[in-house]
Amino acid sequence: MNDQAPLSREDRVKNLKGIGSERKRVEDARFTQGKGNYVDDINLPGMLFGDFVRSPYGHARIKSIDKEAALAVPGVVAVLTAEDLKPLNLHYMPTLAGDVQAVLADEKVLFQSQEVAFVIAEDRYIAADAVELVEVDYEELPALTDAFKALDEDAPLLREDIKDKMEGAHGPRKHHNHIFLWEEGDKDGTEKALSDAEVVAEELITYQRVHPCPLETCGCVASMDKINGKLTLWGTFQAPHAVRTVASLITNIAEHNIRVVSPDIGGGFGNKVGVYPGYICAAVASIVTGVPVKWVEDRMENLTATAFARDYHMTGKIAATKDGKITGLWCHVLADHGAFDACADPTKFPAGFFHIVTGSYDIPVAYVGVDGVYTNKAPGGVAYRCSFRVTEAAYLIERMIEILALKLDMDPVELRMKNFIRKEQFPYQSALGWEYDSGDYHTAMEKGMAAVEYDALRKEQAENRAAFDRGETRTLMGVGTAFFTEIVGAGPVKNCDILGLGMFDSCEIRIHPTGSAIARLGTISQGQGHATTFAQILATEIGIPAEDITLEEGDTDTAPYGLGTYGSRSTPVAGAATAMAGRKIRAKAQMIAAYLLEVHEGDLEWDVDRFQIKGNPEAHKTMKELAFASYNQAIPGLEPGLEAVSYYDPPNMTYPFGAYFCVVDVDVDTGVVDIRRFYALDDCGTRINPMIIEGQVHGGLTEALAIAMGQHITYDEGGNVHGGSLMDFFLPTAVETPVWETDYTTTPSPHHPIGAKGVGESPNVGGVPAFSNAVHDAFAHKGLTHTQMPHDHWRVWQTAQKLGLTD
Ligand code: PCD
Ligand SMILES: [Cu+]
Repeated sequence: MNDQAPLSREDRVKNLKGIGSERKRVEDARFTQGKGNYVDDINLPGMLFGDFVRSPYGHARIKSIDKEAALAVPGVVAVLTAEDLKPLNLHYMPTLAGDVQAVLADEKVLFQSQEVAFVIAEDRYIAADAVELVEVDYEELPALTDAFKALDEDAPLLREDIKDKMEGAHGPRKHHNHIFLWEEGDKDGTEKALSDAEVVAEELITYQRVHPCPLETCGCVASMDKINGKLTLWGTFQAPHAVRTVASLITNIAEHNIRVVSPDIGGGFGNKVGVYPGYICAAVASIVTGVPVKWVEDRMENLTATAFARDYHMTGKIAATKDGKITGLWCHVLADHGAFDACADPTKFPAGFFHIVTGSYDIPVAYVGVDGVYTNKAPGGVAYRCSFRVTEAAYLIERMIEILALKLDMDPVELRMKNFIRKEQFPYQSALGWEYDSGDYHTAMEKGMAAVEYDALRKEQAENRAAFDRGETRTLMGVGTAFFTEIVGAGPVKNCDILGLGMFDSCEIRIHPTGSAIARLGTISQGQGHATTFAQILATEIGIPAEDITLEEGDTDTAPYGLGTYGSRSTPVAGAATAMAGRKIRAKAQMIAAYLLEVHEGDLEWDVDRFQIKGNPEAHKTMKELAFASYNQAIPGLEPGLEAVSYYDPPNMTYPFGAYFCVVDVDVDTGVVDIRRFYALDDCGTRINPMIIEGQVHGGLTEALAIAMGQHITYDEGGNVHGGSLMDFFLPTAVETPVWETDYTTTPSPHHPIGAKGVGESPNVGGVPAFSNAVHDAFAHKGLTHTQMPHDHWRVWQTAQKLGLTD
């Protein structure tokens, strides 16, 4: 039937570059040549530039704002303040967490670097100069930066705008700085397990405030076309469709008259999920002036004013029998949300998926309570490479396991193995309400232990400790383990939505007559390589080579509605939508093939890139032939074309997992931690592109290293933010990064059409506790139970000193 020499089946498979193939990233040709198209590359005729006047105080009353001197600068077009936004009712904007956030400070500033006025000028530099000339008269107020003091009786009142609102978005507020109390699990049952227990370990574990710090900062270009009534927003948006809906709701511009485009994005890591004042101000400025307005923040603005992550003070209590069977887990979190609750979580979950805190263990009873509080710090609370507070939960349970092991005088790996959910228990119902889809923890752990030669490491460590005590060495060896269970793929619409928008995702496919295709998705890549991997899913599903499939994301005028890319949801949700849309294409192609081959549909079988008659593979129609046929009267009366769309609402989340090992040598006299070895075994179900997975794991481990060993955004008592520039915020380079050893097992998700789970966030979730456990393990025999991250040289040296180990 084909004129060209037929390819072998093996070659046909290879040609597709489908699921499982190490296809090279198609995006990299443009990225490595500097040909990416980022927000700041967008330059429109007559475009103006905006820049912010920001608060130097953590907490202060604004007595007056004098714009005169700034407006007198040639090239300055306007200076916006809250007073200008009030008539438009845009001085506050809704946050993703059910709170409101000031777009421009209204009478008060609540954190250092808060947006106070927006200067619009003919170029970026004039705007920056004029910012210096806006005179704001402040009256300083006492700053609240210690979350533990937020609910004190005499704590300063931060949010005057909601001071009388005692019913918050997530239930009653018990104090003027209280946001919510969110609880899950069986409190009484857990307390009973604790009081009945033979052994209880308890600890306060803080996961410090950090920041995702993507290479490209946040920004946008707003362009109001007054003739056609269309507003276009190009921006660093991880969720372009949600931005369009929110923009329509708050500006009253009809949704079809708003186009939101996310061009290339230089890393997101959760930082680009939320809506920032800069977006609103640029849009208002363009609507008012009728010309395009660009706003792009600088590094310090990004670090001090856009969404932070973590800042969780977690108290854990874990109950067990003497021989190490865990009988209960209790935790309370004091969550520091900063000045506005702008956490990016599914709406019903004010603490995200923190209740995955029982981890990989079969714990019969558990309870969590989370109190959210306001402080004079920047708002945010985004995932930063972990789906919705999962890294916090994994850190807590993986530290508690080590602390319990110490108490029991048991090897921590043995304790884990003893309590793992067993393979035959899946699907597993956790005490805090999750249904884990699939897992095989013992196999993964055993594979990891064999790879790192765990027993030999412990033996070497015993020798090292003896040598240290004899004074023969000044370094202590630490072996850190972490076994994590992630929860990604938000999510089932029945329990996950953002501002009422169900968290499904979508894919639309159009096959061209000559057998190539375009697929459009509701997600948006920030570097993950979706154009490469989603084409691979389709290649396998519809038999068209990945090379012949264009992937398009991020333009709301063309892409079907989707909830965007964060929380490692693209593969579990949009990846599933892609496979399902592909299957619809294949079903129509099968009808056409049956007609052309004059057989019943049931007599056909799918083979790589074609339908063939069962038992007679010579009689077949390739997908390419079927595509062409579909554009004519393939079947009389059948509508022409080959197109499909799928909106996929996943029945459950996916639960990737992994076993990580870290070996360190700690110099007690300098506090320098040398990472000798890091081994990461990940199980993300069916692997679409092993090379991309490896890159994802490398990136995530590097960020885990950054968090565990150095990142920290702190505030002093005056409300001044520290760690707001790359002078003192740790961003590791290749120099600080060890060699990563990666490995895998494959336990497919039973409910995902191709069995895939997410992977992008896993290395952060597993990496942070692995590093931290390794540092703690080095000192464990000297009586160290727990110290706070980050484990920078200074803190590690202090620990050594406290333990009396330094000279
Ligand atoms: N099994 C499997 C899975 C997966 N994969 C691949 O891998 C990646 C990833 O995926 P996932 O996991 O699904 O995810 P997504 O959704 O896509 O993404 C997201 C993530 O991603 C990560 N990674 C990355 N990379 C880059 N380059 N950049 C960036 O930015 C980033 N970010 C980060 C984050 S943070 Mo969040 O937002 O925090 O929530 S979340 C996140 C893609 O491409 C895919 O396809 C494969 O292959 N296989
Ligand atoms: Cu998170």
